[in-house]
Amino acid sequence: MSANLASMPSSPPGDIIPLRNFNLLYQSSPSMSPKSTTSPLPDVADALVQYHNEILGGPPVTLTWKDVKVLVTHPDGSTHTLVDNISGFAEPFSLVAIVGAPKSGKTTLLRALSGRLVQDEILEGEILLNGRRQQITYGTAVYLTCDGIISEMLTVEENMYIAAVLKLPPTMSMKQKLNIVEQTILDLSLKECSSKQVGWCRNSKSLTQGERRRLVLAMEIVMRPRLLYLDEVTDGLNGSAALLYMTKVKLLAGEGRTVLASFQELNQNMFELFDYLLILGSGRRVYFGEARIAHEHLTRSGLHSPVEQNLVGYFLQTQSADYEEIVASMKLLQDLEKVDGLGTEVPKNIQRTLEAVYESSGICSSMAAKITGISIKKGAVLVHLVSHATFVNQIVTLAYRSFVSIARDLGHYWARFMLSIFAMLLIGTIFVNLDHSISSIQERASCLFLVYEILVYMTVGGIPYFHREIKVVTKEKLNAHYSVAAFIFGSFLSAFPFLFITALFSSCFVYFLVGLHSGFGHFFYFFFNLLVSLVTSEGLMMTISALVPISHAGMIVGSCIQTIFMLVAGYTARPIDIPHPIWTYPMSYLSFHRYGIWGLYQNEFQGLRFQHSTSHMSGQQVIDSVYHMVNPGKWGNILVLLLLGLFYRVLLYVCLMTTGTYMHALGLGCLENLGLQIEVAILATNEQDITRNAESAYEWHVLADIVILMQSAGFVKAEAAQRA
Ligand SMILES: Nc1ncnc2c1ncn2[C@@H]1O[C@H](COP(=O)(O)OP(=O)(O)OP(=O)(O)O)[C@@H](O)[C@H]1O
Repeated sequence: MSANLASMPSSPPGDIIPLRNFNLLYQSSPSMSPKSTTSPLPDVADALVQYHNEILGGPPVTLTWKDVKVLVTHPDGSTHTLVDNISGFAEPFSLVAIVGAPKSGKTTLLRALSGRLVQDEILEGEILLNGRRQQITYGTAVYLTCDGIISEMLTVEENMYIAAVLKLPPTMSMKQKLNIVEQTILDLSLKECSSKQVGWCRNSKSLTQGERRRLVLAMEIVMRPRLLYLDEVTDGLNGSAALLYMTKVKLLAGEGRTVLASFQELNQNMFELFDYLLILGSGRRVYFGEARIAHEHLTRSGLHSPVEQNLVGYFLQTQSADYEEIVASMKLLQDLEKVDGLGTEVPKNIQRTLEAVYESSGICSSMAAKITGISIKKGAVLVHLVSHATFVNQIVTLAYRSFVSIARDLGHYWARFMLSIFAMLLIGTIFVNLDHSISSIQERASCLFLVYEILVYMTVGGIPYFHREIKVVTKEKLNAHYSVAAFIFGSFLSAFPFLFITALFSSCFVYFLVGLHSGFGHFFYFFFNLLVSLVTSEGLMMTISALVPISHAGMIVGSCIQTIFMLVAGYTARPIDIPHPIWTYPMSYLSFHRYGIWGLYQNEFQGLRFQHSTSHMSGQQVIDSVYHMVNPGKWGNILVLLLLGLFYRVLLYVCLMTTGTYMHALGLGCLENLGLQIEVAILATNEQDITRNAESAYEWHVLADIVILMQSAGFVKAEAAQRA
């Protein structure tokens, strides 16, 4: 074994080799520098393979792109160029920054390089991974945006463990997974806040924006990707939080990862971290080369800033849509108060000049030679090194995550539980101790109707929670970390205990206070009917949450559906009096309230006798003649309720697999910048497989239609619709 390897502290099996050990391998031999092209010695090569597999999850990835052009086709057949003839490369151990003013094509280029273009976008040019045309496999790359969608009720540690269980292969031991989690938490400086809840309530104990973004990054890093696409991930962070984030990214790159990160404004300190810089202007390349010589190159190209600053930053300012206004205002201020600053207008064609100077420069030709040199070198073929957790493991993990979230969210199930008890006490004391007179028939029926409707109606209150869950799930589904079916099973399991106690306590309070049909069998049916109805209603509300983009709109739709279902259930109007087209067929039959209420009535009235003077009326007569509720019998009604519950969940599955994706996207944030939010949501997708473009394309088309519709209704800014 070489001296280098001997100096490596031996790691116990299953432990991660700390980063420092790897650096030792490279430090003492110049030929072994990370960027060296010479083959390592055999024993060192073994250690490298072990390092790559344990730290990076596989061999490093070199990305080259030559003359990449992205065109978009309009419905009239015309095309528009979004990104024009861009070439470059990104190597392991390096951080390539793509900078440009808003709408300069940064995101489009990153999407092109990560295989996320949509159907109407045409890609020209050559993109190679390790010198080969190949697909990005699951676990190789991550694509992050600034959305920061994450389970709010969980702590940093919990989110990390769940990410590790879901994203790391089942063959890996728990010890190895925990080691990776702990190391990642340390690497991203999340130790201090590891026991903090992510947020939502935004109390003093929740995470800062910087911590939240680092956690999102950490949750992806546990999968040990080798290629990072970071799309404006520091947007909205303050200077120091952004700098800390980027220093962590730089350290991750230092472990052998290849990083491409886009920015629309520059922090000078951050600039120091970049190895290579690609400056974009209106989709065209203004500069690609080493970051440290960019300022010098721009000076030589004739760009001069009126104030002392890095010329890259100055160039970005000059390209912003507000620049002319800034110059005009600064001129006014200079006239009035002699303020120094950006009062000088840049020549209109400065970008074209810079492009031309770059094209004829030595930097351009040396970069072109380097791109060619790298792209002809055939590196490792990307294989599926990472597999998912098993289906059962996914269900258990997701059920646990959802259960913890529910248990900590006082505004959701707990609030509903307390309100249910309160409402049942209210009903119980109003209808207290009913006798068996004829007049009690109406009171019993009203009492049962009220109990049922109040409990079922309260599930509408769960829609904001379901929206949050669906946002997270939609993002994670696109990351392909687990199956949607596992989420549906998991959410059912996690909610079940809460629905169980709600149904049980409500039943206990109301049943005995009112004096409903005595006997354990009748009480059990009453409780079971309420439980199954709550499960069914939850399924319906989750489906509505997946279909209706905005939480409040979802609650309105949910309330409307519950009201219609209530009206056609057979209490407010007798089943025989409900008009036939639409209200009876199909509405009344689709209404799960009908089966729940009918079951409760059958359970209550069958077997009772009601006295009236000298005569009496049997419970069966009440069912048949007063309420006309016949088939399918009380247990038959339960069966139908169960089938409807299943049907709503199948519907939810279909929604999440298809429409759920873009509907979720619509739900991100306020309506005002809806179009932009949609874009963020789409780009937040971390599909690892280029072949999934067709699905993205479909989503994009539907989104575009929705945004245009909403703009015509005055809901979104014209800009968003124009983009769509
Ligand atoms: N599929 C598309 N169809 C039509 N136009 C598109 C499409 N994708 C992007 N664009 C347009 O291309 C231009 C560049 O967009 P892109 O998002 O790549 O820029 P950006 O530099 O990332 O901007 P920002 O910093 O604002 O995110 C924008 O004007 C955008 O509206």
